[in-house]
This record gives sequence, structure tokens and C-alpha cells, in this order.
Amino acid sequence: MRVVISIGGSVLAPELDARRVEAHAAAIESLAREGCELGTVVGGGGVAREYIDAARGLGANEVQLDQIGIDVTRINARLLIAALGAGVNPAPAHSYEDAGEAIRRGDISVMGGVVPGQTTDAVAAALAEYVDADLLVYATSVDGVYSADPRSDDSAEKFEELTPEELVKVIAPMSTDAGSSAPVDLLAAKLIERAGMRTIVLDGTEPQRLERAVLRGDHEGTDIVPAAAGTEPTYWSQR
Ligand SMILES: Nc1ncnc2c1ncn2[C@@H]1O[C@H](COP(=O)(O)OP(=O)(O)O)[C@@H](O)[C@H]1O
Ligand SMILES: O=c1ccn([C@@H]2O[C@H](COP(=O)(O)OP(=O)(O)O)[C@@H](O)[C@H]2O)c(=O)[nH]1
Repeated sequence: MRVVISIGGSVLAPELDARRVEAHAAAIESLAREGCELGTVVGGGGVAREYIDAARGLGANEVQLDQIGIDVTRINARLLIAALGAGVNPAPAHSYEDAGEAIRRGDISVMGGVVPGQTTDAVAAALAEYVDADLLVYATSVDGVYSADPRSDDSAEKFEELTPEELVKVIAPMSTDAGSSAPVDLLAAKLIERAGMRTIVLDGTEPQRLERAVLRGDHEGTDIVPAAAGTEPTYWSQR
């Protein structure tokens, strides 16, 4: 099974802790040992946001802010590469072709951001489409996709399952400014819709959850399941 995993910076490096990065690397290596072909995409997290906020205060424009964010995602990608050791591309891939090439030769590919105007959520979705992945997983700091931001709205409800079309409707109203927060960004949702990509959004703070979800389909997050051919999405099931 070919799997693309997006690891949020807030999950991999909420603060710099080698043991935490090691634990995430161990989960990824264990999936590789079970026979998964793996592409990983690492986010920038709070550190990227701090740099973006500081540079915004200095008058940088949104593209410059995105470029700063991309640099931070690549530093975090280098942390994961350091923890994975052999069998991984030695520097973060800067293109989908390079990431795909690493996967083709049997390595785990690691990359961060690519171009301004998106987040690593979209990078992961594009990589998943490019390598024709069987599954895309977002290991993030929230335990699924909600009807509203659960951190600021107590009435927010978690979706157990959404179609890609429904995901796009939930994500569309959210901000696209550099450093803004959403479980996946709008471009990612659109790419998931276009590819009909089987996707899971889950709480990735405990790396074992990722292993369980990929190997056994056992998770508490949100399943994004394309509607079977010929059927229309009819309802939003909520947990
Ligand atoms: N509708 C929503 N459902 C889930 N999370 C949401 C929603 N709207 C906003 N969020 C916020 O999106 C964030 C997603 O995590 P983020 O901090 O961006 O992590 P990552 O480092 O994984 O990209 C969370 O902080 C969560 O509060
Ligand atoms: O391909 C990419 C990846 C990231 N970013 C920038 O880098 C920041 C950090 O990336 P991350 O995916 O961690 O974003 P988050 O999920 O924290 O919003 C984003 O907010 C964008 O500003 C970008 O412009 N292009």
C-alpha cells in the first residue's frame, strides 16, 4: 500500500524535542517495515507562525511570508530526515518528481513546502495524487474535521465521515492567509475531491495512532470517503 502522510509541524515539533521526533520516525519506520511505500510531508507549526508574524510586523508581503513558512517546513523536514537515518532522501525533496523518485527506489520520501499560496496540506494532497497513493493521512493537532473551530466554538461537532465534496464545503469559508489554521487547506480539499482520494484526518500527537489507522483502519478521526460511483452524497454523518 502506498501512503502519503502529512505531519503537522504542531505535531512533530510543538517545541524542539528529539524524543518526540524519534517517536514519529519510529512509527513511520514501522509502517515501512509492514510494507508501506511512504511519502511524508512535514509542516512548519508554531515556529513558522512566529516567523510569519514577526515578518508581517516588518511589512513583508504574503508571498514573502509564505517563503519564510516554506523554509521552516524544510527545517522540520530535516529533523525528521535526521531521525529516520538510512532509507530516506537525504535532503527535503523540493518537487513531487524528486519525492516520487525517492519512493520508486524504495526510500521513504520527506519534503516540506513547495510554492507560496498554500500549506503543506496541499503539498501532501498533490503528492498523493502524483504518486497515485492508496491513502492520504493528515496527522494534525486536532482530532478530526469539525463543523467549526473546536478551539473557539464549544458547539463545534466532529464529522466521522465526509465525502470530498462535503470537505470542500466545510473548508471553503476558512482563511487562506499565511500561517492561518485549518484541519486541511482549501487547495488540499479540492485536490482530494479531484483525485477522489481516500483520506483520514486524525490527531497525530500520539504516533501510534498513525500506525493503527494505516495498518488497521482503526482511528477516531474523520474519514474522507469518495462517494461510490453513481451515488450522490446525501447526508453529513456526525459524531
Ligand atoms: N472546522 C475545523 N475543524 C477542525 N479544526 C479546525 C477547524 N477550524 C479551525 N481548526 C483549527 O485547525 C488547526 C489545525 O491544526 P494546525 O495547528 O494548523 O496543525 P498542523 O500543524 O497540523 O497544520 C487546529 O488548531 C484547529 O483548532
Ligand atoms: O507549499 C507550501 C507550504 C507552506 N507554505 C507556507 O508555510 C506556512 C507553514 O506551513 P504549514 O503547512 O505548516 O501551514 P499550517 O498548517 O501551519 O497553516 C504556511 O502557512 C504557508 O504560509 C507555503 O506557502 N507553501
